[in-house]
Amino acid sequence: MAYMSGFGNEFSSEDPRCPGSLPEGQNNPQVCPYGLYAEQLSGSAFTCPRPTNKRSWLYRILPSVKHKPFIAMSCGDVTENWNEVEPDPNQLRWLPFNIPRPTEKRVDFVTGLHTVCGAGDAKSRNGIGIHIYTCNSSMVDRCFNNSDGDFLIVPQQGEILITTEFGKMMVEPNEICVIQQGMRFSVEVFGETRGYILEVYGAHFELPDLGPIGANGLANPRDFLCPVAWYEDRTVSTGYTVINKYQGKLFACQQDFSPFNVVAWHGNYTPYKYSLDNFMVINCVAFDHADPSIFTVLTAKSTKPGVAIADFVIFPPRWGVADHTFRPPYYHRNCMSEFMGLIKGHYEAKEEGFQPGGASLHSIMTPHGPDTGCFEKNTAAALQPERVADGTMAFMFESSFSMAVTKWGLQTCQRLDKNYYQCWETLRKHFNPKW
Ligand SMILES: O=C(O)Cc1cc(O)ccc1O
Ligand SMILES: [Fe+2]
Repeated sequence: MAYMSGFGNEFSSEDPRCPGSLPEGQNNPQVCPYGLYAEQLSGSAFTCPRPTNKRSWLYRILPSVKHKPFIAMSCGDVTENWNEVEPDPNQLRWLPFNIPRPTEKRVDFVTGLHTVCGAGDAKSRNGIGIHIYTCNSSMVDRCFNNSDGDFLIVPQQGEILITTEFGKMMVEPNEICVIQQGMRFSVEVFGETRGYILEVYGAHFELPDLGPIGANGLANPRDFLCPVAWYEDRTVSTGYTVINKYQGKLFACQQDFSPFNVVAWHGNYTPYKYSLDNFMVINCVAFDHADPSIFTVLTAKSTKPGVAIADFVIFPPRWGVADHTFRPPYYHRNCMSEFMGLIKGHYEAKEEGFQPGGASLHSIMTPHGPDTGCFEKNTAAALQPERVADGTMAFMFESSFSMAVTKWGLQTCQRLDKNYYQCWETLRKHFNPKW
């Protein structure tokens, strides 16, 4: 599969079957090459300053506007109703979310979306949603687009082949992809498939500023990959369904052609993917535990300086070398919400109980930190240089929003670990007044 590299570049791409399909020197020729329609996809207000101005021009066989009216459809477990259940400030942990067996029922990426928690409002363009997808079947003659915000997709089990208006991307566990607001896509799967989605309304993901780190490091721009133009000229007489998430609800419309009919495109508003293996880890080489913001891959900034709507943070394999230091995460109460997931392996603060495909939520000011086993082991450990988190990948969606958990998250999914609090119950006093 071919990709172009770079983060937010001004890309241009033509399907090689139609050389010269991208108009030269202008966006709107009176007649486009090959008789294509020109269509702009705006990802920012027309008037945004240049650094945040995002749009792409798509040259397509038929424009997106040719479709029957949108009709409300079942939302399944997708919601933007943050008042379904009473607030719950407890530490929450979920066992791995169940994936439907294909022998029981066929579930595709859209039917398999479940909202776990979130806050804010798609209408006022400020907020977040966290979803789990569990599915076993490919989307057939249907695509999805999110009018509410951007999806950062974290596959945990099973690669997903995403066809977009910009081309195709294969995304495996330990890679992530971002499908930005309004981009149509369809997901093919190859077995039982699970992953996490961070949705943000009203901001796009960007690379964090590096400050004193300098010009290089963390996620480097050239490791982001974006698809190349690919089209199909396919009439679907039985009907092609475009599903639109709009103001938190799902709507479907019919058209009689594939929306993946973009022969050429150019612009800086594209889907993209990134392999977490490429993250250049920075860590403490003297003493003390640096805050996890050093592991930020992408951030969706709020309008308050330094405060994110949501950060995507990873805990990658690295060396632990800090002297006279308790090396694992510290005990913590935070003015931000911390939702964590595990792609593979173990998380250093919780060797057991937090499993791949599961999750945890430590809400605003909810105390959390290493379990008893982790504390006891690491206060006694000889502080040799050691590999930390080899073969593992945990991540965190950290948000300034105070998130509500949905009815699905607290009840329907039936994966809540009621005993989570017990991992700290065995912490004992070590206080010695005669020290
Ligand atoms: O709660 C967690 O496990 C995430 C986390 C990790 C870390 O190294 C420091 C602070 C923090 O919140
Ligand atoms: Fe934390």
